[in-house]
Amino acid sequence: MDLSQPDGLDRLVDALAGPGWAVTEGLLPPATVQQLRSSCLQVHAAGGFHLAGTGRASQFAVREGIRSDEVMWLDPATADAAQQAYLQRLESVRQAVNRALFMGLAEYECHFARYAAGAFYGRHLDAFQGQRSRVLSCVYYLNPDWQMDDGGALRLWLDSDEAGPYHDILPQAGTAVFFLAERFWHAVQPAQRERVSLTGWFRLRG
Ligand SMILES: O=C(O)CCC(=O)C(=O)O
Ligand SMILES: [Fe+2]
Repeated sequence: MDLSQPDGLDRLVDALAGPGWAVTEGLLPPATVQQLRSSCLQVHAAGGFHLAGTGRASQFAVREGIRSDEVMWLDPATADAAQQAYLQRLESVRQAVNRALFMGLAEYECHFARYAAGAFYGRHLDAFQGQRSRVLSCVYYLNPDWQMDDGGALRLWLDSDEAGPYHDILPQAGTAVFFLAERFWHAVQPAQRERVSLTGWFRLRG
C-alpha cells in the first residue's frame, strides 16, 4: 500500500476497517526519512534517550525481561522540520480515519525508539489493560538496506492465539505499520544490527 498515491489514505482506512492492520510505504519522501534517522541518531549520541518502561505513571516500571529498547518522546514544540513533516502526515491520517470510521482519535503521541543489536520487545498489546485510550498504533522504520538476515522483524499475530498465524514485517526505512492497539499482539525480534524507528499511538481524549 503506497501512501504517496492519491488514494493512499482511503486504502489505509479500508484496511483498518477490514483486517485492522496495514503495512504501508510512501508516508514521507525518502529524504525526510533520512533526516528523521539522522535526528534520531544525533539525539541518541547526545544522551537524549532513556531505557523504555511498561505501564504508565505509578505503574511505570523498567522490566528488562520484557523489553530492552531505549526511547525519546517527541515534543511537538521543539520538533525539527523532518519531525514536523512526520507529525503533519500523521495528523492527516488521524483526520482521514476519524472522517471515515468515526474512531474519535483525539491526539497522537510518539517516541523515537532504538534497539541496540540483540535488543527485543516480547509479545505484548499496546493498549494498557482496562484503558481504551490507545486505539491505533503506528510504527515507522528508519533503517536503510535492512536484510532478512539482519533479523529484527516485527511479528504481528493475526489473532490472539500465540500458536496461531502471524505476519513478520522487516523494519525497512520508509515502511510504516498501522494496527489496532487493543486487538493485535506483537513482538520485536532481536536484530543483528541497530534498529531505529518512530513509534506512536493515536489516543482518545482524556
Ligand atoms: O518497533 C516495532 O516494530 C514495534 C515496537 C512496539 O511494539 C512498541 O514500542 O510498543
Ligand atoms: Fe507494541
